[in-house]
Amino acid sequence: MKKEKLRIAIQKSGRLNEDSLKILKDAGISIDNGKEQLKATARNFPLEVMYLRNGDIPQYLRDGVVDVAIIGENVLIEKGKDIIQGQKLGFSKCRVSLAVPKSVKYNGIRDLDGKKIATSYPNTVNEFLEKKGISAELHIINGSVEIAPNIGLADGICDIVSSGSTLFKNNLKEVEVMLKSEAILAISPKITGERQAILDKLQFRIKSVLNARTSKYILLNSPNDKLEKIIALLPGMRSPTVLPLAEEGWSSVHTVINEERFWEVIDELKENGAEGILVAPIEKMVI
Ligand SMILES: Nc1ncnc2c1ncn2[C@@H]1O[C@H](COP(=O)(O)OP(=O)(O)OP(=O)(O)O)[C@@H](O)[C@H]1O
Ligand SMILES: O=P(O)(O)OC[C@H]1O[C@H](OP(=O)(O)OP(=O)(O)O)[C@H](O)[C@@H]1O
Ligand SMILES: [Mg+2]
Repeated sequence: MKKEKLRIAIQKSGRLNEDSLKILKDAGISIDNGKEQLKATARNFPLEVMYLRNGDIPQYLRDGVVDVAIIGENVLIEKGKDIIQGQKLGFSKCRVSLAVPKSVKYNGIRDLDGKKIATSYPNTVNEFLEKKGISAELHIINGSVEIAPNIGLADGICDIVSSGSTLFKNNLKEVEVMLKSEAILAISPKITGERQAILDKLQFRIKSVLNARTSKYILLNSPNDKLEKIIALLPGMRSPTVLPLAEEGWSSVHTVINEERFWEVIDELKENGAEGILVAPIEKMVI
């Protein structure tokens, strides 16, 4: 009998493409990636990869033509409410916001009542404005949305904002954040049991990759009389490993810590006498 394969869609080209391939690679899946191919097969995992436009993916998932996809959460909110949301993937972080020309005084959402808004995200805007009891006229365009107010097409826009530099270059200011987004695993409501089992394995691998990405392996030397304080600053996966150094009165402390937490406690570690602090990357982390 032919072995089932999980069919995954990733963006053909654009913001999500590279990081999507990277997360699969880090999960130990190697894909023969002829650049012009629209379909590829993994060599060492039951996976078929399809390269598609991000915006088309919700429909493919709905139809069950693909089982799972890596897609921007914002696209699911716009046109994939019926699609199952899986793990968030920690990249392509952005927000979907309303912006108006810098020169316009903005007092609140009421100012947009009856105005023209250019966007590629009509459902998201409508839903947001409806909740606020506001109605606006939408101009739906597919790209270069930020230029609309400058050419007299609209009073404001709704689009993706990340660094804010596109808004800045177009003399616009962000006035309302409608939602926050990042890349996410989106799952077809029609996925079969057999493929779901493969997906479970894939999600397990991805979780290990993501845990490892946000954590660091820390080694440091601590004077024994400060050990208790230092350990309290460094909770480990279970608890830190403490080993005696050859030099009397000192110990070596090993632990795994979230990188953000490490930067928060670094000064306190030093104040408590920690020396020779090493921070090492972790490749996979199974918890
Ligand atoms: N400036 C940005 N910073 C971070 N993430 C972004 C940014 N712009 C877009 N994204 C995220 O990446 C996704 C893909 O954006 P991209 O511009 O590559 O494709 P697209 O033109 O929206 O889609 P398609 O693949 O259909 O052409 C968006 O849906 C959003 O989630
Ligand atoms: O706040 P920033 O960091 O400037 O990012 C926001 C911009 O990035 C995206 O466009 P992209 O560069 O993907 O171009 P596109 O319109 O061709 O998709 C988005 O549509 C914004 O225009
Ligand atoms: Mg874009």
